[in-house]
Amino acid sequence: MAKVLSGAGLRGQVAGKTALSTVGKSGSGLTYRGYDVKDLAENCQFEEVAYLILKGKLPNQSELDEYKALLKSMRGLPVALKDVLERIPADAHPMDVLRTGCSMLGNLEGEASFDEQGKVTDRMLACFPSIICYWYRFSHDGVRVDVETDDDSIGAHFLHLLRGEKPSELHERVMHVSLILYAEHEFNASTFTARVCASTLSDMHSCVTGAIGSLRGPLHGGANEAAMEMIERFESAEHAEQEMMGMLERKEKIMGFGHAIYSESDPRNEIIKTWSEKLAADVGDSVLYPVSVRCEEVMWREKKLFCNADFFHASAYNFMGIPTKLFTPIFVMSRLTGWAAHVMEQRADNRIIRPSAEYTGEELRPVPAIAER
Ligand SMILES: CC(=O)SCCNC(=O)CCNC(=O)[C@H](O)C(C)(C)COP(=O)(O)OP(=O)(O)OC[C@H]1O[C@@H](n2cnc3c(N)ncnc32)[C@H](O)[C@@H]1OP(=O)(O)O
Ligand SMILES: O=C([O-])CC(=O)C(=O)O
Repeated sequence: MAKVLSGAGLRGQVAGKTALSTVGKSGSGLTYRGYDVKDLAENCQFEEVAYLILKGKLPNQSELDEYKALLKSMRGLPVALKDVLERIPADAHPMDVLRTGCSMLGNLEGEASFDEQGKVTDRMLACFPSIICYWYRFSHDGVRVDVETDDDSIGAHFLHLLRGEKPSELHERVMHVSLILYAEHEFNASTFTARVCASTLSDMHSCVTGAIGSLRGPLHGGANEAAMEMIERFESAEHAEQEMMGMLERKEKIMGFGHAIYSESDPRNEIIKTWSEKLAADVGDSVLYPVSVRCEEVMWREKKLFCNADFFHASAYNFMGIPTKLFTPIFVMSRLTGWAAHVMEQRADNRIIRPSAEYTGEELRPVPAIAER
């Protein structure tokens, strides 16, 4: 059953066209340029999907090899950017670090004309993991990491920088899947932010910086961190059920559940849930995964609310030893592809986005003299 879409938050209103993805077309389901996300997550590496989203077709083997080599060659950070990152305190939120990092990159390597939109996007795709990990390792461990690794993929590059050693095959595969699942999602809040910015004919770094700010909030990308903070408080599935019932009674919002468009399920959930289960077995977990499953059962039983893409990402990332505050930055490393492709699409057929407001303020009135206010 399709969700009834109307009301506040521009829900249900068509705000533009896209050829990039469909979301919940038949009540559930997600496609990128006509391919089912499930098919992509089973059969592709993230770089293939980034290529698909940004360039319009799946690459053949030599195109993929060339694209990965290009991204690999762009991982380094300019000294001036490293200097800025070193000044950001350890207690900053990594999303703020990334927002600053993206903005600073725009100062150092700005997009001189729209002809450079592909090049600056590839550069961001290649160096966002470097920005996050350079700051994280410097501020937390006092180490200046060499960000120019020879890892085969963006996900492996990220995990390698974070931990100082190459990841296992299992972890690299999970990163591919996770980055594929997060890559693109039509007119969600952060993508719409990017498109509004693009519609003023602004530059790519400004569009992406704004989008990072929108993704940060707990009602959007920040939900994976908020979900982790919740589930780690629960000692067992029974404890989780008790606590969840209390939260529901108090009408608290439970992060990682519900969706603005999907009505019955988020197709990304069953995929990341399967990987979370595999990772739980890999680390011998007997708490966090059963807790997460119980949360899912309680929410469906009590409210008919289902897990969105963020919920089982929390346990999956945790099982890989990723610090909670880096969860949403990983989302950025991926969604950058969607944002940039939407910016390109907006530019190709642009009219400034400028809706109208229904006025609810005072009637026209004279300005009283200052002594009379
Ligand atoms: C990758 C992503 O960005 S996915 C989204 C990540 N965000 C979250 O997980 C945050 C938690 N979820 C939410 O806040 C919401 O479900 C959103 C923001 C995702 C969607 O918001 P909306 O489209 O306004 O939700 P919707 O219209 O379906 O809400 C229907 C009712 O369910 C309630 N509801 C929806 N989600 C939740 C939730 N997670 N916990 C408790 N109640 C909820 C709403 O409060 C609303 O109740 P009301 O009618 O009494 O006001
Ligand atoms: O589409 C939305 O509103 C939020 C979402 O799931 C995403 O951006 O991946």
